[in-house]
Amino acid sequence: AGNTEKQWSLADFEIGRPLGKGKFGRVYLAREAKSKYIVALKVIFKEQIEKYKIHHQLRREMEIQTSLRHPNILRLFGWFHDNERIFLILEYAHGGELYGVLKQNGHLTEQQAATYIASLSQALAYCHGKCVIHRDIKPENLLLDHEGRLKIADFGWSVQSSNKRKTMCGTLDYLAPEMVENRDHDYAVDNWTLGILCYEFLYGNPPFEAESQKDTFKRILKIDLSFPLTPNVSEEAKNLISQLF
Ligand SMILES: Clc1cnc2c(Nc3ccc(N4CCOCC4)cc3)nc(-c3cccnc3)cn12
Repeated sequence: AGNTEKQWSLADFEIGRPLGKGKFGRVYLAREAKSKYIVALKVIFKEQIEKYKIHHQLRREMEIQTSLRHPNILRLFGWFHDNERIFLILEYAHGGELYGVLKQNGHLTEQQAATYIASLSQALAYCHGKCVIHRDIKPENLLLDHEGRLKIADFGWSVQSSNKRKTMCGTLDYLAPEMVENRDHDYAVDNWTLGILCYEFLYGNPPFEAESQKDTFKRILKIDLSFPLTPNVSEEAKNLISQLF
C-alpha cells in the first residue's frame, strides 16, 4: 500500500511575497495552484544545512511538527526538495507575528495576555502529553491566525524580519537556568518560558533582560525578578509569574 502522501513539487505552487527571512532561508506566501489554498512556504538551502550541520535537528523538528495536531500549533502539511533547497509547506498565519502586536502597543492588556498564555499552556500541555518538550517559544515564533488565535510556529529556527530585536538571534532571555547551565532539562523549562512570556506580554520586555549576555545569565540563575510600578499589573498576574519561576 504505497505512500498515500502526495509528492509535492515547486510546480504545484504560485509563489507570493516574502514574509520574512531567516539564517537558513526565507518564508514566502504561496498558493497551491489547483486548490488555490494559501500556505506559507519555508525555503531552507541545503548548503546551509551542510554548513551548520543541522540535518538531525531539521529532520527531528519536521517529524515532530508533522505529528503535532493542535489549534495553537502551526501545521506542517508536508515538504519537498530540489537540488539545492528543502521546502516546508506550512499553514499560513494571516494575522502575522504576535511580536508585532506586542511592539505596536508596548505591552498587552491582561485580557489579551491571559488569552495568549492560556492558548500557549494548552499547546504546551498537548506537546508534553506527546513527550515533546522545549519548543523554542519566544514572541518571534508566535504567529496569529485570521481570528487572532495564537499559533506556535517554531522549527527551532526563528525568522528574522526587519522589525525584530537585533539581539534576537541567540537571545538567552527565554532560557531556564537548567538550559543556561546546559544541564538536562524536562518539561519544567517550558513552564519557565511561560513565565517569561507572561511578564513580557504585560510589561513589554522579558524580566531578565540585561546589557550583556553574561548579565542576562546571572539574572536568570539568580531569578532576579522585579516588577516595575508601571504599567499597573494585578497582584494575581504577578503571583502567577512568580509561581512559574
Ligand atoms: Cl511560517 C508562517 C506562516 N505564516 C506566516 C506569516 N504570516 C504573516 C501574515 C501577515 C503579515 N502581515 C504583515 C503586516 O501587515 C499585515 C499582514 C505578516 C506575516 N509570517 C511569517 C513571518 C513573519 C515575519 C518574519 N518571518 C516570517 C511566517 N509565517
